[in-house]
Parts: sequence; structure tokens; C-alpha cells
Amino acid sequence: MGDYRDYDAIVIGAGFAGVTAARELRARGLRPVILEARHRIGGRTWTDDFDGTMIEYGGGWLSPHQSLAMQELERYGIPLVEGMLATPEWAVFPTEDGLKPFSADEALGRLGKLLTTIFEDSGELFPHPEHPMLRADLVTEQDRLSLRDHIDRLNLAPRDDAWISTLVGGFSGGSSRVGGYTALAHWWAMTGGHLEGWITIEGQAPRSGMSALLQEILNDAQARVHLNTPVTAIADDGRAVRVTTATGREFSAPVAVVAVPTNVWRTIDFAPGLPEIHAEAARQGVSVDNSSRVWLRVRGDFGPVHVRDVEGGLLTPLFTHTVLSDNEQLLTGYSQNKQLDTSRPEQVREVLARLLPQAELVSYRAYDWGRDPYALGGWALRRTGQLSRHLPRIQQPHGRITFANDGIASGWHGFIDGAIETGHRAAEQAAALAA
Ligand SMILES: Cc1cc2nc3c(=O)[nH]c(=O)nc-3n(C[C@H](O)[C@H](O)[C@H](O)COP(=O)(O)OP(=O)(O)OC[C@H]3O[C@@H](n4cnc5c(N)ncnc54)[C@H](O)[C@@H]3O)c2cc1C
Repeated sequence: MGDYRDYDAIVIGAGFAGVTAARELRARGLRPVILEARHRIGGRTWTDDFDGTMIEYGGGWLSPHQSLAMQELERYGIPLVEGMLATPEWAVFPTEDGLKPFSADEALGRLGKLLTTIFEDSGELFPHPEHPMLRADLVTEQDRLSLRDHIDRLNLAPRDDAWISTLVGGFSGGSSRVGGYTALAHWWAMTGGHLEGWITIEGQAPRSGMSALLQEILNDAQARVHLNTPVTAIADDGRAVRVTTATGREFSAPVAVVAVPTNVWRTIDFAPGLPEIHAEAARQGVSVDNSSRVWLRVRGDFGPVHVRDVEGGLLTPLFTHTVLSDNEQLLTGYSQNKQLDTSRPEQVREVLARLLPQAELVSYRAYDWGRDPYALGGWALRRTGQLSRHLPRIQQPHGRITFANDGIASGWHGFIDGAIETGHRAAEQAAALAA
């Protein structure tokens, strides 16, 4: 049995969902202990330093439309800094004849119009987006469509189709065939159903970085955190939950909050086994399978840029984060294509040369979430059919176990705000079970 009896709730996972759950358990009079697989807290958020510049390998932006995250910033007196992304002066976008330069106004303006067009029904589907199944009748029908299916029915001109596909394909794991149409339509509704809101998803961040915000929440949880403690099995005998770690150590408490990503549930041995819907989500995956975040310090005589390769490209989008000096920039990019191996500098150099031949690579940093066994993917993005099949059942406790992660959020599914939402819910459920 556990060595420490100074806890009465076990939280598994120290990302935003788990740490919020721990703080909220403490607020309800329970004493949480946190078991975290990695050597650090934060999960899919990770603030680091790259040659003196603060970078985020995972979740880095917060929007004023994300009310739970905003409450956290307010609570801890952390300002949200706007304009953290350099404004692009030009763009590189795919055409019938390969990648071509455009003015930023032309390319990004067109993309904005296309987004507005493809999501114009989202207000009807999600009149109160924090309750995504309110119009279950409409949502269930539209949930049969992938993003690709939805774009196909709009009969866009080939270039428009290519541009919007690369954008939504990027959010949906590299292919617009994976993500459900309702998933991005819901994001659109959460930002107020207009482009101005959507744009706020990127470019604003807590001044001190995401890890510092999480640390504030953790301080309030007053929880002991066991790092380097991967959980391998969770057994619930109806009276207590027994949690076993990779080294065979056991922790036992009246309740447990499982705050690891949905994609990771399949690596843990649950007894009794997960309910059907949870098992299905774990099998299918909810987070995008492959997701690397890349930071490139480059040299070259060009202004801030926004680059989009074709859908499924090796590094798309790629854009200027900071102009460091007259001829140096810090670019940041995302990849959902597992063919990109960021541990191979020559491949990174080749990809950059194709996208932006005028840029000379000085150095880079990257993190591949798809290859990380404790993430098994990037942000959550519901696949076709998952919203209507899984919500709200996937949010329910399983015996004395409750669940929290960004993939099961009602509101900001796939975002830090969503992780916080589920941390609140899981703590409330766990406290009720422990009473
Ligand atoms: C590249 C990238 C960019 C993103 N950009 C944004 C953004 O700009 N804004 C935004 O809001 N969101 C963004 N996100 C999404 C955001 O990072 C996530 O939604 C959020 O961090 C999820 O929090 P979580 O607590 O649900 O899961 P996680 O952060 O994954 O936390 C789960 C924790 O469980 C631990 N764990 C896993 N398995 C075990 C185990 N067996 N035993 C013990 N512990 C275990 C993990 O180590 C981890 O610490 C991004 C994500 C990625 C990958």
C-alpha cells in the first residue's frame, strides 16, 4: 500500500487538467497527491528558453474568449500580453504551380473569407457553444462529416479549396479527412462565430509563459507531486482505488482523477475495464496523432512571413514569431506529418530550403508530441462522429475514478481552457464520490 497517508485523492497527470483538479479537490477539503510520469509538470505545455527567447513547445496562446483561462490569469495577477507574434508582411501559399509569394493582405485576407464561409452554419449548430449538444438533432447529422466532406460540398475553386484544406488539415492532424467538421465549427462558435474572434486564438500569451501559470495553480493545490512516476494500472474495488506505478509502487485512496490524455488511456490497465465509450475514444484517439512544434532561428534579408505548404506538408504552417534583428528572425512552425524527423537537422534544413529558400538556418529546437509516450499526440480534435457519440457520457465517472483532459471538454476542446474545465468537473465529481 502507499507510503504516504497524507492524501485522500490521487490525481494522475500534472498537466492543466490534473493540476486544476488537484487545486479544486483541495478547495473542497480533500488532500490530493499527484503522480506524474515525466520529470516535469505541464504535460503538453512546456515553456523553455531558446538562446534567450522564451518559447513554448506545446500550448502557448490564450484567447480572451477562453474565460476559464482568463479567470486563472486574473486570479494570479498574470497579464495577457497581446501582439506577441510579428505581423507578417508577406506570405507563401500553394498554387497550381507550386509555392508562390503573395502579399500578406491578399493571402491571409482570402483565408479569413474562406473560414467565414465554411463555418457560416456554426451559429445554428452551436447556439450556446459551451453546451455543444444543445442542438443534438442538427449536430448528430453534421457530425457524420469530416472536414473534407464539408469542404467538398461547398464546391470551392481549386485554389480556395487548397488553401482552406491546408489550414483545417493542419488543425486536424495533417489531413482534413481526420477531424470532424463539427470540431472546428465548434471552435469557430466558441470564438464568437466571427473572424475577429478566431484570430485571437493565436498571438496572445501570459507574460510569464504557460509553465509559470501552471505552477501558480499547483502552489494552491498544496499537493505533493511525485515526478518520474508513470502509472501503469488503476484498480477500483468499489471502496478504494489502487494505483500502481511502473516501478510497482502502490497508492490507494477513496477516489482518483485520471488526468492523462485520452490517447494515453489505452496504455493503462483499468480494472474494471473502461466503459465502452471511453474505450472507443482511447482506441480511436482524440488528440491529433502526430504533432511537432518547431522553432527556427534563421538569417536572411526578408520581412516577417507566413508560410503555408499544401495540406499534409512536412512543416505547415511556418511563420515569423519574432524579428530578432535586421537579418535574423525566430520562426515557429507545426508539423503533423510523421515523415518529418526533427532529430535530423539535415531534413529540417531541406524542408526550410523548400519553403523559404531565402532563409538560412542558424539553429533550431523542436519537440515531437506524437513520439512522446505520455502524450501520444498533440492537441485534441474530435474526429468524425466523436462529439455526438461521446458527449456527455465520456465526462462521467467510472466507479470511483473521474476523468479530466482537454479531449473531453464541452467548451474549449483541445485547448488549455478545456483542460481547466475538465479539471473543475472531475474534482467536483471526485469530491461527491468521496463524501
Ligand atoms: C504543439 C501544440 C500546440 C498547442 N497550442 C495551444 C495553444 O496555443 N493554446 C491552447 O490553449 N492549447 C494549445 N495546445 C493544447 C494544450 O496544450 C492542451 O490542450 C493542454 O495542455 C492539455 O492539458 P491536459 O492536462 O488535458 O493534458 P496534458 O497536458 O497532456 O497533461 C497530462 C499529464 O499526464 C501525464 N501522464 C501521461 N501518462 C501518464 C501516466 N501513465 N502516469 C502518470 N502521468 C501520466 C503527462 O506526462 C502529462 O503531464 C497545443 C498543444 C500542442 C501539442
